[in-house]
Amino acid sequence: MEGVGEEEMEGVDHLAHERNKSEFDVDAMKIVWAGSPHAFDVSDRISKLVASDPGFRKDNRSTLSRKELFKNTLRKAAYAWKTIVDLRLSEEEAAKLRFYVDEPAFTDLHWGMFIPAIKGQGTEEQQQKWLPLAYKMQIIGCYAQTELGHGSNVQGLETTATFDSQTDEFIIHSPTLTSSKWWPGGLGKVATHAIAYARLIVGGREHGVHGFIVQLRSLEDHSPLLGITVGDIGMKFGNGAYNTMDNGVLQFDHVRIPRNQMLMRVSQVTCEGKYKQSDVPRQLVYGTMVYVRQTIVADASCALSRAVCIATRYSAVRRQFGSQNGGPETQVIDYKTQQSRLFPLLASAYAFRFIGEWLKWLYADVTQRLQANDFSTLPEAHACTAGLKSLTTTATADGIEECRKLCGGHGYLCSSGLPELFAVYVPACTYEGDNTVLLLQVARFLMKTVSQLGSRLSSKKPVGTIAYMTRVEHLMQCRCGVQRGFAELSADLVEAAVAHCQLIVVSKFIEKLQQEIPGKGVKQQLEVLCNIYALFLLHKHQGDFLSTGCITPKHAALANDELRSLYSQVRPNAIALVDAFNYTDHYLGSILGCYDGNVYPKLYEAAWKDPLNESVVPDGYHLYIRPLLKQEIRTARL
Ligand SMILES: CCCCCCCCCC/C=C\CCCCCCCC(=O)SCCNC(=O)CCNC(=O)[C@H](O)C(C)(C)COP(=O)(O)OP(=O)(O)OC[C@H]1O[C@@H](n2cnc3c(N)ncnc32)[C@H](O)[C@@H]1OP(=O)(O)O
Ligand SMILES: Cc1cc2nc3c(=O)[nH]c(=O)nc-3n(C[C@H](O)[C@H](O)[C@H](O)COP(=O)(O)OP(=O)(O)OC[C@H]3O[C@@H](n4cnc5c(N)ncnc54)[C@H](O)[C@@H]3O)c2cc1C
Repeated sequence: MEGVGEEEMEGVDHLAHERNKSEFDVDAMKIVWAGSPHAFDVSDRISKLVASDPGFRKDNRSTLSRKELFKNTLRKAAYAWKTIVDLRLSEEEAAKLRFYVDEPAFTDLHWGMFIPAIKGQGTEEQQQKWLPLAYKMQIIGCYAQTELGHGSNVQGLETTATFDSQTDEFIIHSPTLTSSKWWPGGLGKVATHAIAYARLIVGGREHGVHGFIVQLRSLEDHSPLLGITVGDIGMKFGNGAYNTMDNGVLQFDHVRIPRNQMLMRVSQVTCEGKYKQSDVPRQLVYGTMVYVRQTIVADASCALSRAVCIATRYSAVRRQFGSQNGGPETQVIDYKTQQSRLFPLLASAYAFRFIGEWLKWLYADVTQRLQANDFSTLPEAHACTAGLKSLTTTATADGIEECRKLCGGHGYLCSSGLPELFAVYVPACTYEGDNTVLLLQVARFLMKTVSQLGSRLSSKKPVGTIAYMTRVEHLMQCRCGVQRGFAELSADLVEAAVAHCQLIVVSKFIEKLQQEIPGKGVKQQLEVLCNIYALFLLHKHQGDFLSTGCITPKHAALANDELRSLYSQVRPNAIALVDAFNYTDHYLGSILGCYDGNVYPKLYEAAWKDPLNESVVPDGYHLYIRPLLKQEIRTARL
C-alpha cells in the first residue's frame, strides 16, 4: 500500500522485539499452563481446528439481531456436534471444541449441568436410562432450579412435586407466579428435558427440595407438552454476549411424571408412598452446584488470561508521549502505572490457573470419598468451591474491565474483544451462587472451624503464608470475639472469608512451585508471578496486615519496593508470558490482542466493515438531517 511503513506491513511480527527479550522457555510454559503435554496437544490441535473453520466464525456477532444471533448459535452448535461425530472426537476433545467455539449456548447447560446432575444424583438405573440419550444428544437438558421469586434461597423454592400413590406419579406444579422457573439456560427455546427442583410432598408431608427429570417438549415437533408453558426471558446485558443463550421461563400446570423420574440417589419415595432419606447429608442434592463452581474457577483463569493477553500485547504496541529527539514515543507498557495495573492481573491469571487445578483435584477427591460414604471433607469442599468461585469471578470480572481501561479508547471498541468478554463473563459473579451469598457460606464454615479448633484455623500452610494466615485468624477473632449475631457481623465476616480464600490461593501457588517444573527459566518466572500476586494483595489490604501486627509499616514499605522490582523483572517477559496461553487470534477475537501486533491497519480496515459504512450518506439523512441543515436561518432570539 502507498506510504505503508515497515511498522504497518502485514506478515511482519511487530512484537518480535518483545518476544526476543524472553528469559524463559515459552514452549515449556505452554505445557505448564495447559497442565500437561497431552492437555497442551489437545488444546493446541482443537483450537487451531476451530480457528481454521469458517463455520465457527464469530466476528459478526455484534451486528446480528437477537433472532439472527440465536439461529446462528443453533447452527454453530449443530455444526460443532457434526464435527465431533464426523471426526470421532473424544469427550475431552469435544469439550475443548465447545470451549474454543466460545459462545454461551444451551450445550453448556446440557453437558455442564444436566448430565452431571444425573450422574451425581441419579441411581445406577436412572443413569443407565438417561445418560445414553443425553450423551447422544437425543434429548437436550437444562438445569431448572432458580425461580422468579427465589434463586439464592434454594429451600425457598415454591414449585411442588406431589406424590400420587394411585398412579405412582409425581404431579409437578407451579402454584404461584413467583414459582415460575426463571433463568435456566437452554430452557427458553431448546431443551426437551429439565432437571426441575421442587418441594417434595408425600402423603401431605413436605420433605424439602429434590430434583426431578421432566420432559418439556415433544421429541417429534418440539412443541411444549401438556401443562408446560415455556419461553425466553428476554434480552440480557450487552449486545451479542450472553444473548446467544436462551435463558427461559417455565410454568408447570399439574404435570405428571413417573415416580422413577425423581433423582433418587440421595433419597427415595417407594411406590407405597414411603419417603426414605439415605444416610447421606441432604446437601448432596446440591452436588451439581459444587461441581460447576469448581469448573467456574478454571473458567476464571481462561477469561482473565484472555483479557490480560489482549491488554499486554496492546500495551507493548501502543506508544504515547516520551519521544526523545524525534525518536519513537514510549511504549505504554513501560510506564510504572501501567505495570502496576497490568502485572498483578497477569499474576492472578496464573494463580487462578493453579488454584483451578487444585480445586479439580479436591472435587475429585471428595467425590471418591462420597462413594465410600466418607463425608468428612464435604464441608471443606463446599467452603472452598463456594469461596474460590466467589473470589476468582469477582477478581476476573474486575480484571477484564481494568484491561479494557488499560487499552484506552480502543479498548471500548467491539473489535478489541473486551466489551464482549466482559458482557459474557460478568454473570459469573451471580450464577451458580451469588458471590456474597457464597462468601457467607465460607464465613459460616470459618466460624464453625474456629469454634472447633480454637484460634488456629490451620497450621498446614507453607511458611510464606504466615502473614496471610495471621490476617485471617485476626479478622475472625475480632468478629467472633464480640457477642453479636452472625447477621450483625456478616459484612465483616465476608471480609474474613475473602482473606481466607486469598490465603488458599497464595498457599497453593507456593505449593505449585515446590513441584518439579521443567523448562529453562520457567520456575523462576512463576516465582516472580507468585510473589507479585502475594505482595500485591498484601499492599492492597495492608490495613488488615498492619492491624494484625504481623507486619510493620516498614515491612509494608519494603513490600512495595519489592513489587516495583518484580514488575521490572516481569517486563521483558510479559509478551512471552501471555504467548504461553497459546490462544489463537480467532479465540481471542481481538484486533488489539492479535499475535503479530499489527494493530492499526487492522483497526482501520475493520471500521469500514461496519454496516453503517455501507453507504456514504446514512439512512435518515434526507428525512431528518437535510431539512435541519436547509431550514431558514431565523433571526435568532438567542
Ligand atoms: C466471550 C467469552 C467469555 C468466556 C468466559 C467464560 C464464561 C463461561 C460462559 C459459558 C456459559 C455458560 C457456562 C456457565 C453456566 C452457569 C450456569 C449457572 C447455573 C445456575 O446458576 S444453577 C443455580 C445456582 N444456584 C445457586 O447456586 C443457589 C445458591 N444457594 C445455595 O447453594 C443454598 O441455598 C445455600 C446458600 C448454600 C443455603 O442452602 P441451605 O439453606 O439449604 O443450607 P444452609 O445454609 O442452612 O446450610 C445447611 C448446611 O449445609 C451445608 N451446605 C450448604 N450447601 C452445601 C453444598 N453445596 N455442599 C455441601 N454442604 C452444603 C452448609 O455448610 C450447612 O452446613 P452446617 O449445618 O453449617 O454444617
Ligand atoms: C446468566 C445467568 C445464567 C443462569 N443460569 C441458570 C441456570 O441455568 N439454572 C438455574 O437454576 N439458575 C440459573 N441462573 C440463576 C442464578 O443461579 C441466580 O440468579 C443466582 O443463584 C442468584 O440468585 P438470585 O438471583 O435469587 O439473587 P438474590 O439472592 O436475589 O440476590 C440479590 C441480592 O441479595 C443478596 N442476598 C441474598 N440473600 C442474602 C443473604 N442471606 N444475606 C445477605 N445478602 C443476601 C445478594 O448478595 C444480592 O446482592 C442464572 C443466572 C444468570 C444471571
